[in-house]
Amino acid sequence: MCGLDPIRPTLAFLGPVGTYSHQAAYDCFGNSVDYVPKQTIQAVFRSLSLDLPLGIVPQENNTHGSVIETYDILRDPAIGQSNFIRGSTILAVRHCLVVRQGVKLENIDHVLSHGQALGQCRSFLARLLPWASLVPTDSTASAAEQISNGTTAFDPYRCAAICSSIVTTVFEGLEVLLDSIQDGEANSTRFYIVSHGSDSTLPPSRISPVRREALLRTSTSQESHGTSECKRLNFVKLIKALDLEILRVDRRPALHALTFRDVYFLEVGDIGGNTPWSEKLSQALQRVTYPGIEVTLLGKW
Ligand SMILES: O=C(O)C(=O)C[C@]1(C(=O)O)C=C[C@@H](O)C=C1
Repeated sequence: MCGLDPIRPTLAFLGPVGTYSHQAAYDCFGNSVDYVPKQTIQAVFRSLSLDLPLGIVPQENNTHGSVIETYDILRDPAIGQSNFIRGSTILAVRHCLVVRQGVKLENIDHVLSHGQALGQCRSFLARLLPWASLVPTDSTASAAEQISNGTTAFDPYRCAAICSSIVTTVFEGLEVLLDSIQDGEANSTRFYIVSHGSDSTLPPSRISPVRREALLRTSTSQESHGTSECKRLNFVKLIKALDLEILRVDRRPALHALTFRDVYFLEVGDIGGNTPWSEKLSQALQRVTYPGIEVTLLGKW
């Protein structure tokens, strides 16, 4: 891609410039990577390759919960085969109501933003803009960009975006009408750092891992569908056999046709000792090789 340094690794993020994903990545890697914006979270994952080895995706917000789009993509078999989770980082998220210069609160009848940001400002919107229609966009900064360049389907002088104040330095003609509009005092979003390949060296980062962690995906295997091996996941047995600290569990519908057979994501942590983390994880995975059940390591850090 033109303008990119051939030596510095590239990192894909949910664009355009000025999203929280961009800020979270910059806080970690600063100028040690080149940043490549992508239109969706799915495009971030899909673009990972030898030429674009790194990415960042939002995973969870402390007030609005899991980022469903990310978890739905983590069901894809490519994750854990060619693309892996390599770390996590947390960003304090302070939302602003951004408008075209001169627009007042009473002029606004459409509020544009990413679904997560709209959800994180639900009480604010109900209190101050109860008449406004909420319009989901691909990202917070893309909402601001559309208002700035007039590409929204609505009159840009009757719109507001929920996004970071940084966008007013990126897109023309915008100003912050109200600052710190998120419902939760300590609104924070956690992101996963993702990479192409499981062992590629990551650039130096300003984040240091708090403990050794990993992400596992487990479900009834698709191949066992219709056979005597087709088991329902015995979750308690699996967790006991793993013998690792369970830090969080997320559940999404399986991609295959078995009704109400879900995919579980387990974030696990080390419970101590001197055994190398990779070894400990492969021993844990060997203990959970049950017929008809798939357990895949999606990444470790
Ligand atoms: O739209 C952005 O700015 C993003 O980086 C995405 C995202 C998310 O999906 O959670 C990231 C942080 C905030 O929670 C709101 C939106």
